[in-house]
Formats: sequence, C-alpha cells, structure tokens
Amino acid sequence: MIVEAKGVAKVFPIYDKPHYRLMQMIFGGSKWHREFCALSDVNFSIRRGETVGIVGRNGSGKSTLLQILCGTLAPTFGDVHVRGRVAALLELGAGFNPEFTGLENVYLNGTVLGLTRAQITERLDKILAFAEIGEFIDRPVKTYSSGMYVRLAFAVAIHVEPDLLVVDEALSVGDEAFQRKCFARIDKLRDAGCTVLFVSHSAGIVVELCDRAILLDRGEVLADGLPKAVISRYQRMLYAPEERAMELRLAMRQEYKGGAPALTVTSATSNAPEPSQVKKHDVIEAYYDENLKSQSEVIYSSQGAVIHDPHLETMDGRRVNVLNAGERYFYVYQVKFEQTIVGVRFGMMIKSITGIEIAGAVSAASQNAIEIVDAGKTYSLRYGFDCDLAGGAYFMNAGVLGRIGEEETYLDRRIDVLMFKVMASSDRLSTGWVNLVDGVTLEALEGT
Ligand SMILES: Nc1ncnc2c1ncn2[C@@H]1O[C@H](COP(=O)(O)OP(=O)(O)OP(=O)(O)O)[C@@H](O)[C@H]1O
Repeated sequence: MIVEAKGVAKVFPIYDKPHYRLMQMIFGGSKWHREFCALSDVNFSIRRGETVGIVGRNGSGKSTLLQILCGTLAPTFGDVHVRGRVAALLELGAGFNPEFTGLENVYLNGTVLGLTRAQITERLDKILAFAEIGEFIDRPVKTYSSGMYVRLAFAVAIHVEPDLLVVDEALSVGDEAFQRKCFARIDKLRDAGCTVLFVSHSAGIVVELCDRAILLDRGEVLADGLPKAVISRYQRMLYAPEERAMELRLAMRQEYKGGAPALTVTSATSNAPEPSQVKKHDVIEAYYDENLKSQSEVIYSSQGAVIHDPHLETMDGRRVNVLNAGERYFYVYQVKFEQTIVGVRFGMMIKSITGIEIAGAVSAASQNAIEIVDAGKTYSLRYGFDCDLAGGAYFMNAGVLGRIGEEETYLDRRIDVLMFKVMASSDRLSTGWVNLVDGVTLEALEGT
C-alpha cells in the first residue's frame, strides 16, 4: 500500500469573532471557539499504481483530506502513512515563493520534493519545455497568471518522478490544450506505476481516468469503489430533493459501513461532458484560430512513410479548426512514402480532452490493404465526418500502417497531431459526446 488512512478526523476551531482567536491563545479553554468537524473517521488504503478520484460537493472535505495526505495539514485524530515521493498540486501557487523567479522556484520546489540541485539542473530543459512559459521563467512568480502558475507547478511535479501525484482542482485553471497535455502525461505516469490521486468536479474525467473513486460527504466517506458506481450514487444524491437526498445518504452510509462488496454495480451514468456554457453560435461560421495548437503531440519515429500537413477543411475547402456542431468537414493529411511498402492502410482517431477515443476509422480492412506502394509516392487522405459532437475541445490522431516482414506496423503515427474546437449549439438537445439520437416523440396519454 502506498497510502493508508486510518480513522482520520480533522476538527477546525471556528471563531465567531476575529479577536476570539487571540483570546483563545492567551486564555485557552473552550469558550472562545466552536468546533467544526471537516473530516470524520476516514479509512482507506490505496495500492501502488491506482488512479483514484475524490468526489464530493463543495465543502465536503476533499481538499482537507488531500492536504492531510500530503502532510501540509495534521489530522486531529487518526493516522496517515504515505510511502515514497509525493508531488502535490494543491492550491494555486502553494509551494512557490511569490518573490522568487520561476527558475528559483523550480529549484526550491524540486529540492522540497527531494531532488538534488544537480538532478534539477539535469531535468531543467524538460521542465521548461513542458511549462512553456518562455521568458517569464526569469520573472517573479507573483507576476504570473494563474495558468502560468499551474504550468510551472505541474511541470516540476511530473519531472520529480513521484511515487504519488496528488492533484486538487488545479488543472482546471490551465487552457484546454494544456489540460490535454497534462492528462496525457498523467496517463504516462500511471503506466510507469505512479499512483495518482485527484479531486475533480467533472464526473466524466473521474470515470474516464480513474480505477476507483471515493465519495466524501460532510467529511465522511460514503462510497468507495468503481468510478461509475460511485459517481452514479453521488449524482443521484446531488440531484435528489432534500428529503430523498437524506435517505440516499443514509442508505449509502449503511452500504459503505456494512462493507458492501466493491461497488461493482453498473449504472446509466454517461461519460458525457457537462452541457457546455458556450454561447449560441448560429451566426458564426467555422473559422481558423491560429492559437489553437495541440501541445501534447506525440510523434513516433517513422519508418518508410511520413505524415504531412494534417488539417481540417470545410466542404468548400476552407481550412478551419473551430467547427460548428452538426456540419460536415474533412480531416485531411498526406502521406509520403520514402520506401516501397506492402499492405498499406491509413487510420485516424478523434479523442476528447481527457483522451477518450470518440471515433476512429481506417481506410480499409487489413485484407483489403493496398498491396504495394512504391517509394516516392504520395497519398492524400480525406476522411469526411459529420461533426455531431458536443461543444468543447478535441484532438486528432493520424496513422499509416504497412507490413514490415510478417507484422503490420505503424509506418508513421501522430498522436494529438491537431486540436480543434466545436462551438456548442444552444439549441442542441442531445447530451453526451455524440449526437446519435435523431428525435423524440412526446405524447400525453389520455386519462392520466
Ligand atoms: N482552516 C480552516 N478553518 C475552518 N474551517 C475550515 C478550514 N479549512 C477548511 N474548513 C472547512 O472544512 C470544510 C471542508 O473544506 P474543504 O476545503 O476540504 O472542502 P472541499 O470538499 O475541498 O470543497 P471544494 O470542493 O469547495 O474545494 C469546509 O466546510 C470548510 O469551510
């Protein structure tokens, strides 16, 4: 176990008047404050390599719990054991000295996280490349925007190779391209065995990214198990009328305290993003925003073929990357063959910001691949698609496959090669990522 919390409770003193705090310090006793229990009897353990999402309403104790796990807050009762190196992104700017430059803070933060100066220097280029804050690195961090803070803090956190990465809502501050880059990196860390613990208000992200979710409510754990099951219980309680919510809460508490088998119940909760707040777009045409660039591109080394110029086009051939929901577009790229290759086919994928594969296609089934493509030949690919997607940011992959020896393998492969946005339509009635349902009939039944 990398994390163990046993009977953890946190009680905060609440002072009804500011000077009561001073009175308390001088005179002591219990009459100057009330006590507020932010966490009570929290018990769980987390295995190495698990990705755990903590969910719960505002004020339910999530941040308090993370701070206790990271050692920045002491529990009032109970024990917490965390083994290994912990990198945490808690409040914005925590761990940074505002008067120091970004660079000085990288060293400060890296040292606090257990690296030597030499180790930090060795990783500095990678940290700076990930943070992408340019010359701001030499300015005091008090001049940073919240996005810059998060970029730098995340860059340091992932480059210390933590055993446990703890992320409070911090990531939601970054822009979408940066969030995607961070989620891609969290995936990589997870693959390398890092344990990830994070708080998120997005049910979709928890279901997609986590192996497990813990629901906190009024400082109590009410559910701990499969993300879908936990989230569906949480949402049922969240959206229920007050009395019903109380009943659900009691039922969950009983289920949890009774040691219910890991919540393996499947539920109808969707992976869908929250309905977008984006403004009505009806009058705006799809357009090209040159600032919209993927920051998470992964290029696999090519063998014999190279992908060029991936982009999106409208039906009349205009390059765009901000699309209208419901319209048709082409995803276009060229592939130049540097060697003669047999068994060639092409592929693409649309991914969400958290990396979920929404839709993909290949140019042919493997038995119908192009038998032989001569060196020097270029192919142009045009995948037509109806952009029936919810508003938000998306990412494209591009690939070309061929046979090398007996094996079909990627000749060139680009992950997150381009980023695009879909403008949400305010009259969209579908929910979820993709609009598949083409209508609903409604009938009031006689005599009811
Ligand atoms: N230092 C403190 N003194 C007094 N009360 C506190 C203190 N820190 C937190 N609390 C209270 O403890 C409760 C839990 O707070 P916490 O920040 O952990 O909740 P949270 O679930 O992270 O909320 P959010 O989703 O809004 O971030 C809240 O009611 C909060 O007001």
